[in-house]
Amino acid sequence: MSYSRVRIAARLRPAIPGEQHDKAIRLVRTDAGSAICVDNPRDPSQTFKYPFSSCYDEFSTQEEIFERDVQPLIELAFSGITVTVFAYGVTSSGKTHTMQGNKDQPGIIPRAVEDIFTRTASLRYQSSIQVSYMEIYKDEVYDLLVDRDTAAKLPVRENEFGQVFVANLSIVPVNTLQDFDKLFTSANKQRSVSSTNLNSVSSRSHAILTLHVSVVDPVHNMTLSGKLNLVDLAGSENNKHTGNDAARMAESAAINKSLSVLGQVVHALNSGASRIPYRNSKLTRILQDALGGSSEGLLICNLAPGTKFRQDTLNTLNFAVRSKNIQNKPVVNQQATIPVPGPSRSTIPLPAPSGRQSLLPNAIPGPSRLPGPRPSRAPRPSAIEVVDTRSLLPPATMVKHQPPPLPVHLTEEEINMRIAKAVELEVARRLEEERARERQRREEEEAAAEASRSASMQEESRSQDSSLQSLPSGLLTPLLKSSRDSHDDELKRRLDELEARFERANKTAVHLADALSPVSRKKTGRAYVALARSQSNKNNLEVALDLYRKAESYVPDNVKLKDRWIFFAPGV
Ligand SMILES: Nc1ncnc2c1ncn2[C@@H]1O[C@H](COP(=O)(O)OP(=O)(O)OP(=O)(O)O)[C@@H](O)[C@H]1O
Repeated sequence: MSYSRVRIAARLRPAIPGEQHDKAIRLVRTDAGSAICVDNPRDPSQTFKYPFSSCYDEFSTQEEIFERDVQPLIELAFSGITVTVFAYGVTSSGKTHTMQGNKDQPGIIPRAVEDIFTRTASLRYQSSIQVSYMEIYKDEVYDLLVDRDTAAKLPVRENEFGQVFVANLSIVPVNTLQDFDKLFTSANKQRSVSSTNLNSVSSRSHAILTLHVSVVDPVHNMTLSGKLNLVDLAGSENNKHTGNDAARMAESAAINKSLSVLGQVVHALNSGASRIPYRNSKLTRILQDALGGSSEGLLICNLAPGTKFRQDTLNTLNFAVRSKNIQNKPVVNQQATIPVPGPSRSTIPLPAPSGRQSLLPNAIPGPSRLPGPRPSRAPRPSAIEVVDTRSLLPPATMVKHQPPPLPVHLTEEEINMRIAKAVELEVARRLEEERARERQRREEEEAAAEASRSASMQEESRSQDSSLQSLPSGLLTPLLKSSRDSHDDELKRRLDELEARFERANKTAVHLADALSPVSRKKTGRAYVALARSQSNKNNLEVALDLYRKAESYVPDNVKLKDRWIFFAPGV
């Protein structure tokens, strides 16, 4: 299975009426690629440069962004992969404009839905499209497809396979673009928005629209279930600028807290932390799958222009740079299309065969096309599963809550065999995960033991060094004090022993003279001089010369000594 990093796109919006227009934040294109450049607020002579593979300036169109960065991901959703597109940025930076747009400039959401319908129309397999739409407002989840007056706070749960889902969230089938438009327009009226100094229709919640795409392959008796999560995050807020009242401040605190947890999750993933704080906010819990999980990700960083937004822009870009390192392991959500009654059976996820192709005629292969290095932790399977169905739509339009009837007929025995196989594979997968965790634990223990061994070896070596360095002053000084003929032998033995011990301890090409302190060097040099002198007095000139040479290696700057051994040297 291949790994994939979260891809980043940056989009700078144009200045809106009343805003100062300056070039503190700008897009620069070079042959090497494009980058967002921001002047350093502390030193205007410096510019921070953020290169991304996709950078859009104020003149970019909705169409460009969709075609370049989003459309290729829709193809993956048809291959049974969960795809998540986030719009991230400070309040009023253009997230909602990018995701939803307006009638004249439709954003990613309407374009994606249209694209999905176009694809399904040309598909030779049976397919279905379903929609769910939720908002996270002050860390509570609400269904945007039910009447807000009666909408309950929805719990976030985890099933036995570790998949996170929002319980009781509606999932509504849509058969035409018009169906979707009606549903989406009505749902957006329920979204929490307010006016702030920075945005007259500021989103006060994170909105997650999920398009579920199911394609039935009758030949292989398989259903590929892909998902496209389109996430319009609430904007981080600098309350110096927003002019928020008490109610807005409370919303702002919740928004900033959940975005800060998002930052912590990204940081933990990138630093290889053993615990990722997904549970610290509903936002990260629900998007767990898109952050270091089994989803493909695109983060669009929306940027507002001008000096006023410079610090916010730097924060957004720094977050984007950190997010670039997140690795996901996209997984094909593929199920045997068997008419098994009961939800627990129908949700058993089957591992994907490698190289599984999309069911679209011209689709690129699924996960095998998503290369990348291995992540530091095992990813989890799909998230944001949806159970129970309720809707704003009249009951007549809600007939297709479950995947469409299947054109495949299986015997009871075949069904049981398939279930057994699915369970077997799931158990094998879990065992393998367990083994991988165990391997990692052992490797960590070994690394820790190795580190402690090497620390104690270093400590030992340090103490040997210090004992060697202190040796001359402890052992040689008394000998030097009375170093005359009677002690020659002992002094020589001590010096030889000292050098031999040093050589034994240091197999590298380090000389004792280099390892000693200046004082110890001088003393050792003096000891050799004393010996040399005594040998010279005995007329053992060869030996004296050798000892003077040795002495010189300890005190190379001693001119007198140099003169002396030159005097002894042959041919002088
Ligand atoms: N690319 C763009 N072209 C033209 N107008 C834009 C663009 N991006 C944003 N705008 C305008 O800027 C204003 C703020 O945009 P938007 O509401 O999308 O910001 P936001 O990031 O969603 O803000 P919040 O977090 O407060 O909800 C809107 O009036 C929007 O129409």
